[in-house]
Amino acid sequence: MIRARGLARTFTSRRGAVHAVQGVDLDVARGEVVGFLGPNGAGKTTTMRMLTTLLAPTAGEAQVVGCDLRTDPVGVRRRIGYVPQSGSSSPEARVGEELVDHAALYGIPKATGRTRGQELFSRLDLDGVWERTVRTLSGGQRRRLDIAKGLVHDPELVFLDEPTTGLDPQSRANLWTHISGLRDSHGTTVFLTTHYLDEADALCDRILVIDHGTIVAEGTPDQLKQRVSGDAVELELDDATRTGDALALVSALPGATDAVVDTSGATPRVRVRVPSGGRALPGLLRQLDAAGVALAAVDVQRPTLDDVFLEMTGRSLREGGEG
Ligand SMILES: Nc1ncnc2c1ncn2[C@@H]1O[C@H](COP(=O)(O)OP(=O)(O)OP(=O)(O)O)[C@@H](O)[C@H]1O
Repeated sequence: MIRARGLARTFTSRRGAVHAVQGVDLDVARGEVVGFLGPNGAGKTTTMRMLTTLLAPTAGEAQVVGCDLRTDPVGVRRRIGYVPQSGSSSPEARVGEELVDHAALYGIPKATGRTRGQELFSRLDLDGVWERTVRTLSGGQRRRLDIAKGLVHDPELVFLDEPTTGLDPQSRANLWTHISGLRDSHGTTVFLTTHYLDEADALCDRILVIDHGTIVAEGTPDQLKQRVSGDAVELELDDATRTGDALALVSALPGATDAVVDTSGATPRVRVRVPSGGRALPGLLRQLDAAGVALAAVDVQRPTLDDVFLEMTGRSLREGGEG
């Protein structure tokens, strides 16, 4: 659905050149939900604005839904939906009219716009707001209206720029359900930018991490987490005299690193990092049992996307963003 090669954009201002995006390659397949993650100023919006034809690239090329960005921008625009960061609905407009007028921009007749709008409203849990003014909608409802506008011409690919910024946790979770539903029930491909790691983790099949205008990491949320340092496995032992035996066994696990004994708490603990806690654990438990090392508890902790981000970019996404 998207194939970009060497996409770049440099802005020239009085203070000099800003290399906002510096040669981005990316591929998005049909039906994927792809998250574009990065701190403030990383180049997310600039990339999205290029892919949606709103900004001309200084270098590089891209095909979006089969149309070339440079030679057929109108073809691209017809086939995509774009939901910008700050919604585009005017506060005094009637909700239903806003949608029908937006559909008209795509040449959709009023009657069809109304039917399609009402279908979308029921899919997005907006029943009953058709006659209201935009101003009276909650933040979450307004965001869903923006999304309905982005979908009214039935695009195969929709771009969402920070879809949940500014929403309360419940509205965010609710919107995630709707975004996943787009793909699950309609096969819509979704490309979204976000500051929120939990959002990318919950929603995206694949994540691209951008920093200083270049893509610094790419993969499924699980793959990215595995690239960091593996899972942390912690064994809590019944008997402090057996920590040496437990340490020897965990140290011998394939790919084991950072094996340590911690006797600072009430119960002795042995910790280790392994590529996959789930895979290592069954064999380890058998070996501990065979060696007669009794356990009080076992804990496996997976790294978070924030750990990934820190490792890739040297800074926490939370510091860089608002989320
Ligand atoms: N029109 C412009 N003129 C000059 N510099 C710009 C312009 N638009 C963006 N930039 C700069 O390009 C860089 C990338 O900006 P961009 O908005 O793409 O980042 P972003 O990752 O979307 O950030 P945010 O999360 O804050 O939206 C920033 O340094 C920004 O200041």
